[in-house]
Amino acid sequence: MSGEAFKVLECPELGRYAVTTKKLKAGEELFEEKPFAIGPKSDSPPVCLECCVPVDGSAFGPKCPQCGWPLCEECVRSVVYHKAECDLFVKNKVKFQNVDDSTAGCVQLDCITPLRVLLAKEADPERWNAEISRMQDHREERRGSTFWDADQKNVVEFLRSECGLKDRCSEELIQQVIGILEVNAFEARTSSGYTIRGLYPKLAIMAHSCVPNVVHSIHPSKDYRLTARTAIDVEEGSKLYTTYTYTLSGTMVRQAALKSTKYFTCQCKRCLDPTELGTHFSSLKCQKCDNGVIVSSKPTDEEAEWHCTHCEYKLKGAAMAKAIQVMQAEIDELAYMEYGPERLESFERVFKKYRSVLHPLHFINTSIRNSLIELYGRIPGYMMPELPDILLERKIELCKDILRVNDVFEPGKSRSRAMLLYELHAPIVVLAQSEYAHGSLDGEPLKKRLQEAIALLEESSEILKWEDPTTPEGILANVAKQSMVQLRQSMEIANLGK
Ligand SMILES: C[S@@+](CC[C@H](N)C(=O)[O-])C[C@H]1O[C@@H](n2cnc3c(N)ncnc32)[C@H](O)[C@@H]1O
Repeated sequence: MSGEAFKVLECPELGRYAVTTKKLKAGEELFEEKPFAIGPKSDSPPVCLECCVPVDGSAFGPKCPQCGWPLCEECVRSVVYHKAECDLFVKNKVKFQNVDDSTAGCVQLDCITPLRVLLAKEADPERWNAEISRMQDHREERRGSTFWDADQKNVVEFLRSECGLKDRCSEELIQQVIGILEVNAFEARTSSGYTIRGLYPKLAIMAHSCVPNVVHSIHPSKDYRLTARTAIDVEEGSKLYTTYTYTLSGTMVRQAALKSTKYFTCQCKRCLDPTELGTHFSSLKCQKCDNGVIVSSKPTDEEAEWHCTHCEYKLKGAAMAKAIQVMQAEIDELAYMEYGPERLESFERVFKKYRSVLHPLHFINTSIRNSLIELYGRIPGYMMPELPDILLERKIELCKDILRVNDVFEPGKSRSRAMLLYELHAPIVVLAQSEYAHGSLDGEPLKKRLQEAIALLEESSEILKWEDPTTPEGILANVAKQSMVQLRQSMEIANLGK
């Protein structure tokens, strides 16, 4: 398979991968594709099998009138994604077992997405043969693991015996499909923001890098079609990289995720560099000397020693992992707090607490910053118009600090950059308005500030215009555009030009 802008090559280290056939500009469309199948992620709590909204999985929860599996009231009227499995469940009288705890993972749903892939294989054997059957499934690494055994019981045996697929699907085929999904599926979000997984065979050919040069958007309103684009300018003959992990996590965390679910050790330039490309995203401040930072001696090896760049201080890999785990657990706790002032103040407190321990751009600090910018301007007592100048400056600083690392790890036209630019424009405008009202900002400096905000909105909406208009990001694209028009009008009224 090849597209115009790239061709597919193969090597022992990466398997298949994509290389550009010409020089590409940032934002160029690489391809569009429809998913082979979409469905709930594994270990999903009870969700509607059509729109994937979480539902009550107890006897009182909404059910499909045909098969009795979870289906929300909205979706009862018409189903598309749930249709094929519904027919199978009805034919074989496969009942959903009600659950008491609707927040916990519901193993019965683990069979849904593999089943959809198996049924899509039967419905479209040509696409299966051309695009899916060759996908890496790492069956040999998975075989015999606890996950393999659980899948064998909850999915393979369930589909073959209860759902009557014994003559249609071998055990090996079902395990292949489970592996294909684990290694290749991408997270997608429904219009209402719930995460699901989708199998996109072209996107899945791209190798992984912790600094990707490809971005993609998934369109729930267009049957979850996906569009892939270059994030930055790419030279002819370059590998195209997407990312399989969360880029704003540290090397230790990314490596562990890649090893456990994708079965490889990432050797990208970021993973090999103890400073993570100069950001010190995983570094701690040395407590034994004034100037040193503690970095790993070999970031791709979780057991490798960490050392101070300035003094003799050393720390075992396991001790560093433990320290990070403790701090991370404290942050994770805060995420359960109600969305309000106490939550904001707690994040600020923890941020201060670890100031002397973590490097300023450490990923834990970055994740706290992300939580804080979400709160400043959006909760009672901290709404945008009531923020004092000092807190407006705080939000500006937080956004700029996240942008510093985001631009290194997700360079170019990334969705995360667009969202951050949008977040940044608001405190800049409100601070300018406040200073104007106090008489400390006027004329050319005021114009410059407003032009800065307009430029942020312009870039943000240019990137977000690729998003589905029904998603939060797509909606924000329009909001950013409207804010830009309003700002320009205000500048004209105030005789500040455009
Ligand atoms: C989504 S698939 C990519 C396509 C795959 N190479 C193929 O031939 O079907 C993910 C798998 O590709 C390989 N892979 C992708 N990126 C890699 C990288 N940066 N380093 C090593 N292996 C990689 C790993 O085996 C991984 O489990």
